[in-house]
Amino acid sequence: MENTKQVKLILEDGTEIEGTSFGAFTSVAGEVVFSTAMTGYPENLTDPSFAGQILVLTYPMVGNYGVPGEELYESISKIFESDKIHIAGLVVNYYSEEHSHWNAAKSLGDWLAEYNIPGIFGVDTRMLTKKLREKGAMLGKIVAGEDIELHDPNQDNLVAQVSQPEVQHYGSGQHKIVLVDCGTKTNIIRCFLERDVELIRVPWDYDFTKIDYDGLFLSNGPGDPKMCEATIGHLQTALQQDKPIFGICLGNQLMSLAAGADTFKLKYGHRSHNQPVLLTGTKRSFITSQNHGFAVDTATLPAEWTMLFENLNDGTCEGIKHKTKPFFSTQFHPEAAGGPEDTEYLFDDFLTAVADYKNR
Ligand SMILES: NC(=O)CC[C@H](N)C(=O)O
Repeated sequence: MENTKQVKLILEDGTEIEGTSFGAFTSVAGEVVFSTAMTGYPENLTDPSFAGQILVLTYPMVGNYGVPGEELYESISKIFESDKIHIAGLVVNYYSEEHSHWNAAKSLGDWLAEYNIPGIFGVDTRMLTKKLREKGAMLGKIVAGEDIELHDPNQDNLVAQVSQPEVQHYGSGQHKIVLVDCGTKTNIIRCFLERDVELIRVPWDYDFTKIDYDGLFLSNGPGDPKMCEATIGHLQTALQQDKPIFGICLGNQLMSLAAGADTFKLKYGHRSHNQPVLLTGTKRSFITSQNHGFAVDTATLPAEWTMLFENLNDGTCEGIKHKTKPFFSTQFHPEAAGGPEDTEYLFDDFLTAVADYKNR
């Protein structure tokens, strides 16, 4: 083995776990969260919603299928969920240095090193996850040689760090959709471009109310939704109008905050590809892809709003909708990547609402 340097994972409760370094040999601090997804590390690691987080993967063997090479679709990545790795650090049980996949171009360790992201393996991730479930998500650090201070990323405006600063245009379909980029996953863009859409991607704090759009989309993104005051302000103006609005994950939280509801931090979040949700008022459930640490407090939803989906594990709000206007959002990820695609139909529902609005 080329790199057998020892590193430590240290949690804010004093837990110290020794492991072996892979990826970059560097120290990093962040919020330690776990995902029980069994596949999809190329997608997860490039999801901007993980910014500031040290990710623990509970699947016991990681790296065995390597990392694909980059390919472009329009001007965005065809494979990854953004143009870089966003996690702060990676924690796994067994890191497979050998990889084999028809599409692999490099190893997970080399890919992490390329972006200067540290990994630690040889960690009892089952014990660690039980601890995070009992005590809740904790701050932590991977210490490689030099010790560093703990740091709470939820105090930072992470959205401002990951949102692209330029307005960008994609596609030439008939529905003009503004995508508010709070750290959007590229599969959201791909899902729109597979449909009849002209997409205008704007930065998180851009005054999109000045654009003559047909529909408004609010992306996923990292950190505490209450940090996005500028987006919430612009959204409040959009909510006064009747043009369709759709939001995903952070977008659901921003829609709720703009509507006057409150959000709170979950004990340890929902991060996996098998989260069951119920379509409220029906017996229809879906298995969904999720990655969030905050949630909407259903009890605070104003009277004109209702819960659209409910998490069947813990009863928390998985989406909201306006009772009379075409505004809805989900806490889970209908675009998947990774995870099940069963709720991708919500993009069609949104574009149907857009077409109906234009034909009214
Ligand atoms: N994937 C997301 O958009 C996450 C939203 C928010 N940052 C949370 O953790 O709850």
